[in-house]
Amino acid sequence: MKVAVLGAAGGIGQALALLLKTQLPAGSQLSLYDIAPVTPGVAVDLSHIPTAVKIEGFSGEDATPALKGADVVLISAGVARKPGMDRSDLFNVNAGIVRNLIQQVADTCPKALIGVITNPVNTTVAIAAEVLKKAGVYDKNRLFGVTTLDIIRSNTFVAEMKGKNPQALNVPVVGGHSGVTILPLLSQIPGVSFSEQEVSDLTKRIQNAGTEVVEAKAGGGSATLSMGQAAAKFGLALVRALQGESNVVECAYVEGDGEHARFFSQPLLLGKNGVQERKPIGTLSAFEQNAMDGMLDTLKKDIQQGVDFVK
Ligand SMILES: NC(=O)C1=CN([C@@H]2O[C@H](COP(=O)(O)OP(=O)(O)OC[C@H]3O[C@@H](n4cnc5c(N)ncnc54)[C@H](O)[C@@H]3O)[C@@H](O)[C@H]2O)C=CC1
Ligand SMILES: O=C([O-])CC(=O)C(=O)O
Repeated sequence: MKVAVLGAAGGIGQALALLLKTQLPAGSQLSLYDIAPVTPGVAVDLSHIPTAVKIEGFSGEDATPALKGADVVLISAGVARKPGMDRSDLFNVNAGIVRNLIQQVADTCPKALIGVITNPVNTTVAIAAEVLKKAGVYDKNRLFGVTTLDIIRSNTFVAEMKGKNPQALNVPVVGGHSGVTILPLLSQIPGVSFSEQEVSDLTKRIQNAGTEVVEAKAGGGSATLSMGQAAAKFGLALVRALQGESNVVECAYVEGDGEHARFFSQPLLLGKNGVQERKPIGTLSAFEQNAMDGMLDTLKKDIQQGVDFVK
């Protein structure tokens, strides 16, 4: 298995690379790419960790050497938020970065499973899909927006509130990855129940958790370490599925049947070709249905912005 990380010298990229170096199966290859000149050095640094994962690093304008033969590509290249910004404020810079990198993926490793971390995810995934389509290599089962951070945050916050073991929880989070489009399905956690006030408070905290970190870092960026953990969890799940493990299920933002929006995050059964099955999101509570109805216009606009950008 070869995993490529694009944006590997950044806050997320370095944390992700560290976790992959220590957790990828023996015999894997890890390839780091970033425009930052330090990237080959990051790879040398990580290469001293004694695991059977071969690592190489590339910098400059050309991602091709890192992408050659990649089975999984994780993209965290781009700028992060500062206080007062929305994720959509990142569009102007990050849209072009994602378009350019996805074009290189289309040229070099069109069959790879692609995880897009770069914000605004609701829009950058649509950009990626349109670029791949133009190149004639789009497969909707192989392109994912990485929303895992919303799930691990939900697990953490629910565990804190209810005195549970966070490792034993797996809260489904559906929709998109910003503000009201993030919808945790708190009614679907076995053995845990909430008051109406708790559901409202917890939902808001999960939707606002990115901003909680942005404000706490006070101009120093957004979530990097928790996102590194989330991206590693998702990337390793893709690798396990590619290697034939069964019952690998993760939520991610993918193109589906369009029931709610063209792209929508939902639980997915992963397999050797990416999405094997889109799992139903189940019965929503009245609160969740209301939140769903309230988010879809925003989500659809975010998606359209990405489609228009590539046109
Ligand atoms: N999906 C999610 O849940 C989350 C997404 N993010 C997003 O991830 C992105 C990265 O965040 P951080 O790592 O904190 O930012 P960072 O600024 O620490 O790192 C970004 C890296 O991208 C590199 N880069 C910029 N343009 C590039 C290009 N054209 N090709 C290759 N590399 C390029 C930079 O040199 C830098 O090393 C941001 O857009 C952020 O909003 C952040 C947290 C959660
Ligand atoms: O909030 C941000 O800008 C970064 C992000 O997506 C998150 O932490 O969920």
